[in-house]
Formats: sequence, C-alpha cells, structure tokens
Amino acid sequence: MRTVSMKQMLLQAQADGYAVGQYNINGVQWVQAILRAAQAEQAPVILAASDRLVSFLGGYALIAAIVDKSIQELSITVPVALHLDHGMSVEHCKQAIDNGFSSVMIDGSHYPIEQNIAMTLEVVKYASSFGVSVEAEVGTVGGMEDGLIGGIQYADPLECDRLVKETGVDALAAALGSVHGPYQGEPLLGFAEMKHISDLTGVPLVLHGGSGIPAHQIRQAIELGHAKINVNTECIQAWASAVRTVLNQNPQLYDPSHILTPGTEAIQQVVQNKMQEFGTSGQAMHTV
Ligand SMILES: O=C(O)C[C@@H](O)[C@H](O)C(=O)COP(=O)(O)O
Ligand SMILES: [Zn+2]
Repeated sequence: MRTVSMKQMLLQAQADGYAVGQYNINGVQWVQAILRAAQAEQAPVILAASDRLVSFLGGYALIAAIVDKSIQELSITVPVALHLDHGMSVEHCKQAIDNGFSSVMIDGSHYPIEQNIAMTLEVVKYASSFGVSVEAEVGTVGGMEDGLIGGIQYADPLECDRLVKETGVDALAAALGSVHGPYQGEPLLGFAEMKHISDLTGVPLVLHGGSGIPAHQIRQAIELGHAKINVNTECIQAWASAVRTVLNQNPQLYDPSHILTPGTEAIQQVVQNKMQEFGTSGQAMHTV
C-alpha cells in the first residue's frame, strides 16, 4: 500500500468532526511506532518529516523508502500520508515530491503575504500534477520554528482568505496562539478568530504546536474547523523519559535494542492516546 495525499483524509475529518494527527519522524523507531499505533487504532495517520531534520534523517528519498517499506513490512492497511513539515523553500518541497512524499507544507509565514502566496501557488501547481496535497501557514506559531525562536503573530483573516482563494491550497495553518514545544501556563488560543477564518476560507485548518494543549481546547479547535493537529514534543519527551529510565535502572546496559525498545513503545502509546483524543480512532474505514 502506497502513501496517500492528505486531501481526502482532511476533508473527511472536517466533515465528520474529528482531526487526523500529524506525528513527526525523529528516526526509524518513530516510523514503526506511529504506524503500529495507527493500525492498532484503525486510524488514518500523517507521518511527517520536518524540513529542518531531513538531512539528520538521511534525506528525502531515504525517508520515503523507510516509510514505504515499513508500511509493507508491518502490513499496514490504514491510510498513511507522508508529509514534509515546515518546508523551508519551494525547491525543498519539489525535491520531497520528486522523492515520494505524498504531501508537503510550504512555510512562507515568515515572508510578506504576497511572497507567501506566490511561493504557495508555485508549490500547489507543481504538487497538483502529482496528486500531492499542500499545506500553507499564515501568521507565526510561537516557540521554535525552523530553528528560530519566534513570538506568536496571530494570522490575519483577510490574508488567510486571500491565500486560500488565490492558491487553492488543501490545508491552512492559521497561527492563532499555539506554540511549538512546551507551553508556559494554559495555552491562549484564539477561538473566535478560528471560527472566523474557518467560515471565511472553508478549508481544513491545521493546529501546530499540538503538544500540551488540554483536551477541552483540542475539542473546541476541532469543532471550529481544525482537521489536522501536529504533535511532536509529547512523543519525544515520552521517548526520552523511557530511555533515561532504562539507562538509570541498568547503568551497565549497552544493547541498543534493549535501550531503545521502551522508547519506541512510549511513542506508540502517546500516539494511540492522541488518536483517541482527536477522534481519529476507528475512522480508517471511512477514509478513502
Ligand atoms: O519540531 C518540528 O520541526 C515540527 C513541529 O513544528 C510540528 O510541526 C508541530 O507543530 C508540533 O508541535 P509540538 O507538538 O508542540 O512539538
Ligand atoms: Zn509546526
């Protein structure tokens, strides 16, 4: 089974009031853990490689090959999208598509809106000829992005509407108070702005900085148009904690499979919990 674009996944989720999780890849164990979680939960899933980590992960072609082969080896039957997260340039998005990614994000949020729209349109034109879905971002998610520590800049609804209408993008990350990485206190999400932008654009919305957002705010964000929620920090924190515990309890241990397996299991547990929380569990049969 090949990876699929996230277009239909997100339209179905938007229509049926749940969200599909995007879970970031930090190594081969993450691919196995996330795929096993999706199969166990019978949930559609978006595996993502953040552009800032592509060279660490071995390059676009290797990432795609590992995902494709893992789907085969693990007998995965649920829909899986392979997404380039926070694509840093049009060229990187094209390279990802050429090497087998089924979805890309062109993150033009740090540029003036005219340039963001132009970059997004170029990627949409290229991606559409391969049936690859495209996500764009307006405004700035707080925390670490592309290796930069940024403040929160709420998305401008008119800019969101312009970008969606002038590019035909499949999903929009409208920054509305979420933060990459750990939150300092309760997240302050712009729910009124969410409803406004969702009603204005009609396109599935993407919530970045999904780790650490309380369940009631997740439910509200889904009700207000979010069909994709990105999660990375909670998975890597669970992995690090499990590996640290193994090593602290067994200082003489040096066998990688014994050290890493508890970490892989911890990632899978976080992902299964998120799939249940987002309402993705059991939705695979409803996703084309
Ligand atoms: O860390 C990355 O490069 C990917 C993340 O930015 C991802 O797009 C995301 O939004 C996850 O946020 P988190 O759950 O707060 O780590
Ligand atoms: Zn993000």
